[in-house]
Amino acid sequence: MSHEIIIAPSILASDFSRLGDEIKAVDQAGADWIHLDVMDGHFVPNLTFGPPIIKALRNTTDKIFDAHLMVSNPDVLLADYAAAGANYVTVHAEACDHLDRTLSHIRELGCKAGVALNPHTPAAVIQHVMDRLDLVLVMTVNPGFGGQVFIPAMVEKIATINDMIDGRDIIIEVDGGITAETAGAVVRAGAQVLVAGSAIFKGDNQASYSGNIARIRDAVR
Ligand SMILES: O=C(CO)[C@@H](O)[C@H](O)COP(=O)(O)O
Ligand SMILES: [Fe+2]
Repeated sequence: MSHEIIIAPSILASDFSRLGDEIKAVDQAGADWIHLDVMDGHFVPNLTFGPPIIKALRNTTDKIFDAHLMVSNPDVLLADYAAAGANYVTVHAEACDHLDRTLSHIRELGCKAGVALNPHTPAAVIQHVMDRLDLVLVMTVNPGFGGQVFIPAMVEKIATINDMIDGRDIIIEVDGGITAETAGAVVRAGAQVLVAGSAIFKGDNQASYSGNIARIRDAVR
């Protein structure tokens, strides 16, 4: 299993009037994946976009599309996310009554299956689905908004999940408040995919997405 660090800019922090150009810009700036925050105004108190926009953006880059579904009933549109070109489809454990069924369905659609955990959700809820998982997304802020402050207590949870993985081919993603300052601790605990919105699109050097991505990469090298 490769432990190369994957940087996934969250386009939630980008200029929504120029989404396609923003994706091309971070692609050229060294992004590994593109993180797509889908919010339904119910599971989280914010609204973003869904399959039609993801489909429209699919032709702007060949990079992995990492769809983070912050929605109450993800099952109804799973096929649409797959058809839109999402490579990873991650659902929230808190939103799924039948998590194992939902994850199996995502894989049947040809996508990689992910589970996201809110900060207050214990790692143990994924114990029974470890055999049908490709990715665990540890939320390091409460979902719904970009630009929040990293919750340090999540580092221990990442380490717990890393132990639970126990050699399986499952990667740990972290999302929320990830910067060059917080990246080291999460990577040491076992995180491999670093989602960053504000630190890349609204970082110290807004003119240089490549500089902002490089700062995070250098911090964990
Ligand atoms: O899922 C979410 C928020 O709910 C994230 O993907 C944010 O977009 C991360 O933004 P920053 O904390 O990096 O600004
Ligand atoms: Fe996200």
